[in-house]
Amino acid sequence: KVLFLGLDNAGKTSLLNRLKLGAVSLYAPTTRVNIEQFSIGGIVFTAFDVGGHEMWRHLWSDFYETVDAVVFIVDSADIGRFEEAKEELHALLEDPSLISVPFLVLGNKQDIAGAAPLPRLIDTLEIRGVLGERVDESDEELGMRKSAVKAMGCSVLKDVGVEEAMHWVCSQIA
Ligand SMILES: Nc1nc2c(ncn2[C@@H]2O[C@H](COP(=O)(O)OP(=O)(O)OP(=O)(O)O)[C@@H](O)[C@H]2O)c(=O)[nH]1
Ligand SMILES: [Mg+2]
Repeated sequence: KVLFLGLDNAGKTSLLNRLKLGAVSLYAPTTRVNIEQFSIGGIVFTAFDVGGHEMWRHLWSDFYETVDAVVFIVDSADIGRFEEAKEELHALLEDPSLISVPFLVLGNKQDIAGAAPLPRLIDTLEIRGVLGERVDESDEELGMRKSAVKAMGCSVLKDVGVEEAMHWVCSQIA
C-alpha cells in the first residue's frame, strides 16, 4: 500500500495513471481520494491518491496507519509554493505514525524549463539531513525516523525517472 501525497497540482493523479495505464491525460483536481491497483515488478500495489488541495489534506492522516510507503510529490517548477510544500512534508516526516514508513520525495515536472533541479529542491525543502537509509540520531528535529528517505527527480508527463522511482519504492517494501 502506497500513499501519494503532496500539494494540489503536484502530479499525484498523473503518476497514478502513468503507473496503472502507462499514459497520462488531464484530470480534474482530486476530491477526496482515488484508490487504484496495479503491479510493478511482481508487487501488487494499492495506491491511495489523496486530494492535495487544502480542503482535502485533513484526509491524509486517515491512511497513515495502513501504508507501507509514502510518495510525496512536488511540482519542481512551482517555486512560489516550495515553502508550503516544505511545511507539509516536514509535518509528515515528523508524524509519529509515519516514523517507520519509507518516504520518497519526488521532484516532478523536471521537463519544465526553470524547474528546480534535485539538489536545489533538496536544499529548499530542507531535507538534506533526513536523506539516507537511517537518520543520524543526533538530528534533533527529524532524528526519530526509523526508515529511509530518498529524493529523486522525474517527469511523469514525459515518463522520465518514474520507473526508477518505483524501483526504489519496491526495494523498500519487498
Ligand atoms: N509539465 C508537466 N506537467 C505535469 C507533470 N505531471 C503532471 N503535470 C500536470 O500537472 C497538473 C496537475 O496534475 P495532477 O496529476 O492532476 O495533480 P494532483 O497532484 O493529482 O492534484 P490534486 O488532485 O489537486 O491534488 C496537470 O495539468 C498535469 O498535466 C509533469 O511531469 N510535467
Ligand atoms: Mg489529483
